[in-house]
Amino acid sequence: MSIPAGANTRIILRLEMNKQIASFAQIAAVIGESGGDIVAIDVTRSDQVTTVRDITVNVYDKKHADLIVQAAGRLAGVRVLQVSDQTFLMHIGGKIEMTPKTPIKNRDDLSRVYTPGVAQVCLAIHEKPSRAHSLTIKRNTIAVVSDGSAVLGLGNIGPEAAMPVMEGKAVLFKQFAGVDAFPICLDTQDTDEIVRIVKALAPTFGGINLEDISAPRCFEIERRLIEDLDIPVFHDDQHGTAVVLLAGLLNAVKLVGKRLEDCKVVVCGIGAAGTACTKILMAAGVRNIVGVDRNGAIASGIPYENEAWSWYAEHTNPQRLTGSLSEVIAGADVFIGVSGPGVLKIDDLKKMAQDPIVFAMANPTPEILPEEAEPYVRVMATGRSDYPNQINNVLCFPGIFRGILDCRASRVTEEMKLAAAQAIASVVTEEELNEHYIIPSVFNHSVVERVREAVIKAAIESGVARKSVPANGKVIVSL
Ligand SMILES: NC(=O)c1ccc[n+]([C@@H]2O[C@H](COP(=O)([O-])OP(=O)(O)OC[C@H]3O[C@@H](n4cnc5c(N)ncnc54)[C@H](O)[C@@H]3O)[C@@H](O)[C@H]2O)c1
Ligand SMILES: O=C(O)C[C@H](O)C(=O)O
Ligand SMILES: [Mg+2]
Repeated sequence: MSIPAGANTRIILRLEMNKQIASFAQIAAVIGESGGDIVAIDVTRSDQVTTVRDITVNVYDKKHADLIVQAAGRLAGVRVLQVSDQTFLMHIGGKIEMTPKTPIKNRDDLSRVYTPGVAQVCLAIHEKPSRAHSLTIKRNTIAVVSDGSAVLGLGNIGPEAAMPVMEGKAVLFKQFAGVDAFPICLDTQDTDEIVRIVKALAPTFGGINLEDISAPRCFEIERRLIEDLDIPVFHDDQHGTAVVLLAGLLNAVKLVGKRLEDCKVVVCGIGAAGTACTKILMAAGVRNIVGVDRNGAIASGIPYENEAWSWYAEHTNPQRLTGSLSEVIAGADVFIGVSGPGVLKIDDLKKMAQDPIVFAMANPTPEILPEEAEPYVRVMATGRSDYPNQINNVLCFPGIFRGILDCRASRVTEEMKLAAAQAIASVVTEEELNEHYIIPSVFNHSVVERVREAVIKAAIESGVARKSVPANGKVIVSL
């Protein structure tokens, strides 16, 4: 039996032991000799002949776990019934649930929450539909919508398999920003159908967060929804990623003493994230950006079927570099990876300019692992929670939607995104800034607060805010 893949350090072995043949002492010895650390033991069933025990063991990684499972399974009188890890256990039955705000204790409550009282509220909204923003969950609820076509860097794994990521985003929205989010995974990858479905769902929600929809379909889906809906639509893999990338890069260039305008930036993976990262970098003043995808550098003069790449070729790569990543990375100050695992090699790092900045942001496995890259780079970041410098859109989406919902913004403007990036970067002070701390942790409460405030201010300045915003009990803006 093999354990499910995952970056976990704790597994639970369910072992059935024939008491006449095997003893727990033998099992403990075998696990110990294999380097496992037993941290808990539970007896789940016992009769005259057999005992079933759940043994919780700390292990280094999946390979180590497999070794321990095999060693235990080889013991005479021992059967491995099941191997689970903590990550899987956290997912049993999903990660979120719906809880009523008002308990219904008697008939009177029932008649207000439900028929007949509720009818008055329905009619009030019918009379003035904008009342839905105050009288329904629309006020604080967004939809996290995916079609499962570009789930992390795992690719097109479909809607059911995408759900754990979408549920995870919903957990983060709630925990970090108090935003209620519904994960919605659609069993279609047809652009027209996705647009039609999301439009039909929109009355329930105060905003739409598109997630893990592959390029180039994601561009058209987002554009059409923005045009047709009066609530904000935000493709997280494009704009959330771009915002956090810019925040990290602003601090990284400050640290190494370079100016964004002078940097050569290589972006690898010109899909949803790569295109948006490029656009925000251009808006921030970067002039020399070279995009690389599976067939090498994207350059003008090469015909592309993908319209987004034709645009890209015309607006980037001023020197019209062609060739592979290994070729065009020569002299680059910054590498941004939003492609897939293991794309960047140590030899590539050696060709970069002095003080290389490497943001290997593919999830869950980056373009190069920090332990390999670190000797050759000045600043290293990944999208993961288990290394320093986590450049992940989780630093953006909770705060940006908190701000959007609080000022009831009709859409998300470029100014709001740039303001969010600067707000995130500003959380790291000059004194704190160092190679391992260019970007704040998502657990730093200032992140959501600052992003929210910056987004509301920018929304008001852009003319898209539709509501006065109370801050610390005071109304800071009256519209
Ligand atoms: N850290 C973050 O916050 C963050 C946010 C969004 C996306 N990502 C990661 O970025 C990656 C791409 O996500 P996306 O939403 O843009 O997906 P996407 O499917 O829209 O785009 C991926 C692009 O990468 C290209 N690509 C794949 N393998 C490549 C390789 N070996 N060499 C060059 N190009 C390659 C594909 O051809 C495609 O154009 C994923 O790994 C995802 O997890 C990270
Ligand atoms: O889900 C994440 O961790 C970030 C991002 O949205 C991704 O698709 O990789
Ligand atoms: Mg994503």
